[in-house]
Amino acid sequence: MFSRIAARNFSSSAANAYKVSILGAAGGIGQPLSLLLKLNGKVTDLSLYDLKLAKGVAADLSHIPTKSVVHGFTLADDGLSRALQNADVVLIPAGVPRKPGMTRDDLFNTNASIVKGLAEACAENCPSAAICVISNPVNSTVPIVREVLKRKGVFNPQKLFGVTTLDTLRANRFISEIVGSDPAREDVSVVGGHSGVTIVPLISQTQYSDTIPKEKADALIQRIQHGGDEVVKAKDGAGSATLSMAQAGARFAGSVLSGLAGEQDVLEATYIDSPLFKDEGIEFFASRVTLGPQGVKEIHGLGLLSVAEEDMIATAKETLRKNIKKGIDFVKANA
Ligand SMILES: NC(=O)C1=CN([C@@H]2O[C@H](COP(=O)(O)OP(=O)(O)OC[C@H]3O[C@@H](n4cnc5c(N)ncnc54)[C@H](O)[C@@H]3O)[C@@H](O)[C@H]2O)C=CC1
Ligand SMILES: O=C([O-])CC(=O)C(=O)O
Repeated sequence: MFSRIAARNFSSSAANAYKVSILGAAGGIGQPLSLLLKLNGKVTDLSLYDLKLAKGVAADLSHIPTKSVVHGFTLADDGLSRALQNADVVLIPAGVPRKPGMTRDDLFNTNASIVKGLAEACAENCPSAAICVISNPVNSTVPIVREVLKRKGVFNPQKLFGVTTLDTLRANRFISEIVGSDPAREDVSVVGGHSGVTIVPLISQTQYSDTIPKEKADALIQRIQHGGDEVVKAKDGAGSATLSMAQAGARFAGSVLSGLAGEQDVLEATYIDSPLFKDEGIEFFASRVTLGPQGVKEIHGLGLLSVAEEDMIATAKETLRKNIKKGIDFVKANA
């Protein structure tokens, strides 16, 4: 009884009282992500939206005795608008996942219009929310969201994020397997984007740069870049990473909420509208940022790179340039 009354009395955006909306909440990522956010003590309103099953997922999670109230919405009764109104943070894992043999870019044709439609709804219903895009291809879907928000006059570069946290988690796990460390204590910086060669782990900046032999370091980089393929292959046609992605998304959303709540030194790598390579025409880039009450507080540079890493960044930029243009062109063509 106490917790229900207390939860009702929280007003959104007061410290540790936030509304989080998940679009695509009944999917492979959406369900465990919703569970993990139900366990986050900063969330007081958890709104779940999907074309199907969102009400069932919400009913299920609503029995967990944490302070958030959970609501489920589908298309009926203006569900998308209601799911988004007054949201502080929106997570978007809506869209189709890969099957073996596909690249993330192969998802563009289906997911671009899904993400565009959801971005329009965000612009209309929660223009100040932090929007965290999980749907692939992230390198292109984040530019799509930016273009939609710009056209609606509500784009805030501090509050649009491509979620690349799974690359960081993989890097931390995989490096720990080589050096025999506690993976929870590793903190590899992974920059660039979220697909193949655009994923650039900066191994030279770890304490192991001199101890991991070159052959092993090369294999480690390859494994981080293609971690998603490992899961797609193992799931054999039934989808891509969902559980590790849910953990990654919950960690990222948790960090965004910590920033909003004014906690200090909240650092995450994320794919954002970034000044780092804008003069070369690369408008989005993933790097570490400090998160704060307004979203992105500080964008950190890449730091000292090895010659091999400089080359990897150059390669990543060429692919990113095309991926970003594809997203922007899609919105222009479908305005
Ligand atoms: N950023 C990252 O690191 C990662 C991204 N992904 C991407 O996340 C996306 C989702 O993956 P899964 O959850 O495995 O797929 P899934 O197919 O299991 O779930 C997707 C959900 O989105 C819903 N959906 C589709 N269109 C929608 C719309 N217009 N509005 C609301 N909901 C809608 C579906 O009903 C379904 O429940 C894929 O694009 C996948 O590639 C996956 C893993 C990692
Ligand atoms: O590989 C995929 O298609 C899903 C994804 O983005 C990942 O697991 O990193």
